Amino acid sequence: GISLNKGEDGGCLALVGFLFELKCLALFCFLGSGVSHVLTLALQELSLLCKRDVNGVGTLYDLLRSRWLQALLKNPSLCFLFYIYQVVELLHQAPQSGEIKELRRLLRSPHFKALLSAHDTVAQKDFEPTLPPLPDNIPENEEAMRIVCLVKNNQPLGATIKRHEITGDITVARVIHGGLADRSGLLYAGDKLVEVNGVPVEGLEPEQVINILALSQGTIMFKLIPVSDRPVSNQTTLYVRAMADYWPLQDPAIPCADAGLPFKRGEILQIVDQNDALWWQARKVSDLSACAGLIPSNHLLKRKQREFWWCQPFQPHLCLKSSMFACMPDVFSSTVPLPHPAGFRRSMRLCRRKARLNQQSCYSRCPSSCYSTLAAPYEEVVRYQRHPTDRHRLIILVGPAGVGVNELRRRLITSNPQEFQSATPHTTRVQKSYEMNGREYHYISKETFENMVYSHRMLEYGEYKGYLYGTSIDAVRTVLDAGKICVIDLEPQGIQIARTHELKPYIIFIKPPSIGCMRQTRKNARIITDYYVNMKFKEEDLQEMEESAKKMEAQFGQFFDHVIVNDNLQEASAQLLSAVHRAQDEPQWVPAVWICSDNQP
Ligand SMILES: Nc1ncnc2c1ncn2[C@@H]1O[C@H](COP(=O)(O)OP(=O)(O)OP(=O)(O)O)[C@@H](O)[C@H]1O
Repeated sequence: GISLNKGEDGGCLALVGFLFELKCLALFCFLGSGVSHVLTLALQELSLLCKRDVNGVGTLYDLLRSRWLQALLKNPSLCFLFYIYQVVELLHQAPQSGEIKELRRLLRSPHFKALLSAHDTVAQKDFEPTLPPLPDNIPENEEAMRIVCLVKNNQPLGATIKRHEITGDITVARVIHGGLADRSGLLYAGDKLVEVNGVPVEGLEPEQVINILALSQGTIMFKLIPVSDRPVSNQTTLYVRAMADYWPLQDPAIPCADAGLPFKRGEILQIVDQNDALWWQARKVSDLSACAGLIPSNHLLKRKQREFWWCQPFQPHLCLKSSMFACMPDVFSSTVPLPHPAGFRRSMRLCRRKARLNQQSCYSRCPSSCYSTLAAPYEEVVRYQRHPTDRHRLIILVGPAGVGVNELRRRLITSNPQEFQSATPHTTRVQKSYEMNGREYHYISKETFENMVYSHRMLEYGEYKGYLYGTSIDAVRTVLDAGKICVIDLEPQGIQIARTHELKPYIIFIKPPSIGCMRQTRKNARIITDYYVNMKFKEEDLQEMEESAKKMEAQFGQFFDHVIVNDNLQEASAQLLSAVHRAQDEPQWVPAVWICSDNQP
């Protein structure tokens, strides 16, 4: 704002103070219409002061309203110089108070002079480099040249170049979004380079041009012929979830490895440019201020994955353990049942574990999930926040055997059974005397169970001791329809089946801490088996858990919305609770097809 110095030493000092402040404001808006705005403000303030009859203000008011001064004020450069001149004049005449001395010191200081000089330079449009005058008779067919001067400032140029196969011309191949060249607005894909730092590029290889660029310090000067039909960018920004890892430094095909954007499966990318069929430009949503980088296009990444996949030795799917179940006695059937809520029964858990070991069953159950990333290396995602009146999102916990998935799930549910519930599994085994249909299990015939499997109503299922066990979509739906948050644990192969518009699952990976940490924390932990009750974790169990977690992350990490390291049980439980609430109440990235399409899966 503008204030008027109404000091004891009269109107002169008031005038000086006012002019100084006005000048400072004018300085900040000297390049635009801001000056006249400043003047209007000054006049308003002065008219108020005139009414209050402040000494000398009337004169200043007349001065500022005069036509000649207003004309000057419309020219920022002149206006500024005029003020300085006025201030200096007035300072000579003014009584030498402390404030006047302070003002003179300010005006004489080097940084203030530099500021004035910068202002004058800009106002006179005195830019570097000074171009030679245009020759008088330019032939009509002469191509227009542009000279572009960029200050490098230790940043990469943010553009790639290529050599035209037929003409041999060196052209700008692409300009990276947010990079130096892009921010300058002076270089475009397709511009033909004629000279770089005064060196003609005709006949040079792109690598030689890059060398010139790399060696240049400070500024780089391009002489170029601008591209005639500059592509109009009508692209909309797209957000995708990476379904594969990508390391540009290990990709010999990338046009410029330094311009590549490395990413890991599961990361959300903002795609800003898809002009090139092979190389897109993207940023990570975790760092949107960074300049974009090159990523393989959908088509190209798919091709790369296919090539990579074919050249890999065959690896069995999630091969964790050799099976020990088929001939084991059913210790569960002879033990007294524990008062666990539904979904925690030992037979069901052992059945799941058996299914995990049975590669055959995985392939037959979810052929699409195993190699689905080959089909879609990027999954389009949108930001989704559940409406408070919508059903809750399904919470799925995934983790290697023994990591504590059930312990965490049980703690969550018992912490508030009104809010959280598990889905009651189905089984074909006979109901026991102490069991209740729908509490421990839904007891159904083998025929009904198989029908549910064929009609894709099972999220996962398996066989254990001749009986079928499984978690159905209907059982999950029942919990969600009751207004509760359904929390289930699932083998990762079942994730793809659960990822639907209806269930909108939020997937949490429970990760083991380091083996050293597990040795400390798992001293009293008991592994669940069907051959020993209360068996302690052995060293091999811990190693196997770590191995299994790595494999799960490598194969299914792209689907994990959140990862919790189960180190300290209390802390992991607290993290789980807050993650579950965040999933329900805060915006999250979800597949676009869950939200946008009418044909939602
Ligand atoms: N952070 C922890 N610290 C100490 N003990 C833990 C921790 N988390 C889990 N445990 C213990 O480890 C044992 C195995 O946990 P839990 O039964 O939950 O494993 P799980 O992941 O569900 O395995 P499975 O898939 O085989 O059922 C239990 O005794 C449990 O109390």
